[in-house]
Amino acid sequence: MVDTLTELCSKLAGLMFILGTIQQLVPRSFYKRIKTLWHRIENYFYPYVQITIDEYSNDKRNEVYSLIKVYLGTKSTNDAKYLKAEMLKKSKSLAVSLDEGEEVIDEFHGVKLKWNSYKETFPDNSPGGRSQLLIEKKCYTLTFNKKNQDMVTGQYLRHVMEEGKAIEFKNKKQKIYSNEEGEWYWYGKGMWRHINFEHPATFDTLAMDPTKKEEIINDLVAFSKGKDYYSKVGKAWKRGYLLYGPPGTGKSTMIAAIANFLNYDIYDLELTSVKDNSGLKKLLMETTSKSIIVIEDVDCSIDLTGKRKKKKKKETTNEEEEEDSDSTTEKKSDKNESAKLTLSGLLNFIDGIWSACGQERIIIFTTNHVDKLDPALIRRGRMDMHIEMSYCRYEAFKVLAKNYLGIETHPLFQEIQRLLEEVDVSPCDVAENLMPKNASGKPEICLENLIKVLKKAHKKAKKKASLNSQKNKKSSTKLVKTYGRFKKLFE
Ligand SMILES: Nc1ncnc2c1ncn2[C@@H]1O[C@H](COP(=O)(O)OP(=O)(O)OP(=O)(O)O)[C@@H](O)[C@H]1O
Repeated sequence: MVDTLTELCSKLAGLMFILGTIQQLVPRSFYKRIKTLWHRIENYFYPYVQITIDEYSNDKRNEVYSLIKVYLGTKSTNDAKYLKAEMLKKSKSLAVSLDEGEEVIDEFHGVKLKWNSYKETFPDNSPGGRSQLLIEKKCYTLTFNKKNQDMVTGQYLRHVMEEGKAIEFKNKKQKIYSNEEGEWYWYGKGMWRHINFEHPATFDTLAMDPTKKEEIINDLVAFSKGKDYYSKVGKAWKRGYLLYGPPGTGKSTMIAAIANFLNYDIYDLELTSVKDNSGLKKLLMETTSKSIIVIEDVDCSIDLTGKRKKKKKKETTNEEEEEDSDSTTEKKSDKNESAKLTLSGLLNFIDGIWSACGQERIIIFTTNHVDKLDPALIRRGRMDMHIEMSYCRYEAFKVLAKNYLGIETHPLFQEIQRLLEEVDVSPCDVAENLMPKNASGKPEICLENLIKVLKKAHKKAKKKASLNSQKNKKSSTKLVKTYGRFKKLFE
């Protein structure tokens, strides 16, 4: 084998020498003709084209190379025998790729394409380089029939890039960003700091009415696949969700489930840390696509209603006067508030600049007091879907029982169902009582505990209701008596 290779090499060297000599001896025009003829013969016997993609281009890592590596990682498992596995910093699962010297045959629209992975090492002969140092150069080559060149350089390579990006996105580690300052364990530069997001909540573990849950999932799927639709109707590719309900009903858990479902990053926006409207704009510009911007407890974060309330007061006093003065007041107050965060700044954050920077973004507001929010902030179009997170009813309880106790049915379920219809308890409180308190962790014990708690809450609620009705009775008798006295006075 070695002998044959040596012989082949010496023959090739001889041929090169002959070609070199011919080039020097024969006239240039004649040499060109020979060359063209040679290419024709070559094309006839070897009608293939090869594209090389280097790992580095202009001293920078070539993104195309990285995407091909990811793409071939999924193709290679069937054909190639030698693969490499590595744990990448940004990836949540093991990345498998072709080892050097391996070959993979891919097929696209019935066309066969051959991928090869190469690695070359050579001494560093660059100016200032140290020749004893070996430089590694990696590349992929794609070989295909010349007749398919247009399809390959157009459709096929685009397909490889898109697939590569999709796989990379699926495997990427999610992050949660915060704009709060002074926490040393967060990473990153700029206005946002981040850590890895590893919340286990999913729609399967989220306890809520199944029909409502399905509606939300369908809405998210339609949104994430809506690129063409949004561009067709000329709308920015974004969607707003308002989550409202009492404490402990799962608003934060829902955000985590949405992020995990779409594999989006989360930007947890703390409005109290934002100085003014321009600060808010800068924060928005530093967010990336495929992300969720969350403003939790939006009613408590900042007083965004004051200005509008003032306006409403005026409206009732003098409508005409109000028309003129309103615009001047607004201008004045805008001037005064230019250094502050205002409602109009927040509305701009949601609507104005959305269409200008980034795509595929979700904004979520949460609140325990939906009635406290300015209607402009949550009108449809800004907050497209209003989701009520309510107290725990039987369907939600069944999800929690499955999550926490691993059971789907039990004789005690019936009593729990009856009690949950009469008592308002949050899923958080139910979950707390379903957590096994000792090592034995028997479901009966947890369910019995829950029944006790529900009965206690029921009793308390009943007592409160009867006290309230007594109070109401007293005040209405008082009212009747006062009315009687007044009536007598005027008779
Ligand atoms: N609907 C739910 N499904 C599953 N678990 C829930 C649900 N609601 C609450 N929990 C449990 O209760 C805990 C608290 O819930 P969560 O923080 O999501 O409530 P919240 O509505 O955001 O509360 P708050 O309004 O006080 O911020 C969660 O860690 C979770 O374990």
